[in-house]
Order: sequence, then structure tokens, then C-alpha cells
Amino acid sequence: MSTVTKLELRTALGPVYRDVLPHPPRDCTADEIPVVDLAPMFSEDLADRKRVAGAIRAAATNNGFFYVKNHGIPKETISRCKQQVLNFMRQPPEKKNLVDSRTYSKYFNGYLGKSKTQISSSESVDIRESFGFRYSPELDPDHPMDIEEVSEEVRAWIRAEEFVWEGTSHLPNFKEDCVAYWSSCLTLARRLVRVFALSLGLDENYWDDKVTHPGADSVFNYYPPRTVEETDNNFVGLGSHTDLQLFTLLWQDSVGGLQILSKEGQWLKAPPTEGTIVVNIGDFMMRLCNDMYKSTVHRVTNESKAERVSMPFFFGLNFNCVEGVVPSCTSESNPPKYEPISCGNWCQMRFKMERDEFTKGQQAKTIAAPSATVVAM
Ligand SMILES: O=C(O)CCC(=O)C(=O)O
Ligand SMILES: [Fe+2]
Repeated sequence: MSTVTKLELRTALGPVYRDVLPHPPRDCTADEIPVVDLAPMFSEDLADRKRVAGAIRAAATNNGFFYVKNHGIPKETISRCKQQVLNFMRQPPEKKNLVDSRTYSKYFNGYLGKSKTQISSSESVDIRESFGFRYSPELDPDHPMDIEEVSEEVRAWIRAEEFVWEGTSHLPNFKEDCVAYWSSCLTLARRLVRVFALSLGLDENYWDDKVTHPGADSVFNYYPPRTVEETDNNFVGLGSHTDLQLFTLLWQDSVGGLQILSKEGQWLKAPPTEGTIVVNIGDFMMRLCNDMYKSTVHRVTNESKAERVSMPFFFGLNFNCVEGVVPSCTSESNPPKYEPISCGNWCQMRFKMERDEFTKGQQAKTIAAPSATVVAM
């Protein structure tokens, strides 16, 4: 008998559940995760931009995941950044710990080692290392400014921290190459959010003045090959989760291992496709459009013998913006399901919850351990 299982997911406001079919993961079809050509998005002609918006709407109401090609991020920018991720991750632990997140960060910037997170409470710890940094007005490619020039209400929500660059300054061109990639993602995201607005029947400029100092968080993920023991015990690279903000731009290398949960509850493999970036909808977007676009569950396991690198960029509104369901996604027969909330609070609550639950779990393990056992912290 085939049984559907319930997958529990964390959100800032408590757990939500998704059904999962009992079948093993399978390859996706071109309809399930389509490739959207972004070339017409750069056209002067509104009709061209609307065509892209239509393709995005179709993908976002289907499985909420799609690839984009002709996205405008130069190949060299990507390969230089990827090389820096490897340069950083291949260092000895004491060098990586110069930017240890739990030691130095107030706002979830910096480095987290292998098995130091457990994004899904019903799966293993994550067999992944990561390095992250967040929006900084000084580095903004479209309108760089000193933090003092940013209005007080927005400034209170700026989450950048200098220690990530100070503790990596021994790596030649590290900051420069990372920021070049982050900048390209930010510029692309500001374009894309306009097409997303169009796709929801809003004016193209609907969110323009809400993405002046936005949620723009880069994370570089490094998945070492699993050990025999980790493989035997089905350890995940990154457990099942949804992303938090409006949408994510995800570059992955050619190793593979990303899977998404289809709307029917089937795990689908999302293979690397040369020249593309994956785009997926986040929880905040799902709220703003009253569930019309789905924030899709995904997970990663590196089943290969090689190192895997991925470089997601999480994009949202200015963190001080309190935003509710947008007018085009609600009507008398479809009232808003969600209260307005700020994108900043939305993210902060979940990041904190993940970290606190992880710490609690580690403490519980320590207390439960027999006194002769040494427990890694
Ligand atoms: O590594 C990947 O392909 C996905 C990473 C991811 O989902 C995340 O960092 O939120
Ligand atoms: Fe993700």
C-alpha cells in the first residue's frame, strides 16, 4: 500500500506540513521545471517584458521552480566567485573560524561548519559548510551610499557586518570577487522583481521603492562528499526547507543533488543546466500573493565523490517594509489569508528559531550523554 507521509517544515509562525508521495525521486520534465528565456526582459518594449512575466506566472503557479537563461550575469563573474568559495572552504578550520558565525555575528553572517545546522528537524544535521554576507549600502551596484546617508528607519535593518571581510583579507581578491557576483545578482533581482510585479497584474514599478536597500543575502554552500557512515545513515547535504524571502537566484555547479517537491508531492531532481540559474519562490512572496505562487520545498544531497558548490542569493523587500497581500491577489471571494509583516521580522524570526533549536538539540545531546562520552559542540 502506498502511503503519503507528512513533511514538517519550519516557518517563523510555527510548523506547516506538506504531503510527500512514497515514490523515489525521479528526473523532472521540461514542463515541471521549465527554462525561461530572460532576453526579452531587457527589451524596451513592454509587450516583450509581459511575455516573460507570463512564463514566470505559469512556472510560479505550477511547481514554483524554474531555470533562467540569458540572465546577464557574466560567466567569468560566476567562475571567479566559485573559485573563491573553493579557496575559502579548502582552508584549515582555524582560518575558516576567523569568520565563525556563531562567534562573531549578530546577524547570521559568516561561516558555519559541517554539521553545524539542521535546517529540517525531521532529517539529519546538514553535511554542508556555508559562508554568508548580507546587504550593505556601500556595496550597492545601483546606488552606492554611506550607511549614514540611509534613512534611519531603513538603517536600523541593515544587517551587513565587516568581520566577514576582515577575517578573509588574507585571501587575494576574495571580497572583490564575492561582491562582484553579489552585485550582479542584486541588479538582476531588481529587474526580475519588476517582471514578477507584472506577472501578478501589478504595475511594473510596484515594488521599486521598496527594494532600494533590500534583503539581498548571498550564501555560498560547500557540500563535501559524504563519508561512508553518513551515506549509510542517509545524511542530507541540506534538509527539506523553503526559502524565506521573495525569491532566490540559485547558481549550482555541475555536480547535481538538488531536488524539489512537486505540487503533487513527488521529489523531482533539478539537474544542473549549463548557462542557467535556478529561480524559486520564497515564503514572503507566497504570503504577498495569497498562496497563488508556491514557496517550493527543496533539499540537497551530494551523492557524488566530488565537492559541490552552490551560490544562492536571497532577495526580498527592504527589511523595514511592512507588506500584506497585494491588491491584485485578493477579492471579496478570496480574502487575504495573511496579516502584513515586515520582511525583516519574517527572516529574523526564522533564522533565530533555527539557531536556537539547533543549540537546544546540541545541549540535550550533551546532557543525555554518559559522562565518559566526549560530545563535540
Ligand atoms: O545547494 C543548493 O542547490 C540549494 C541551496 C539552498 O536551497 C539554500 O541554501 O537555501
Ligand atoms: Fe533553499
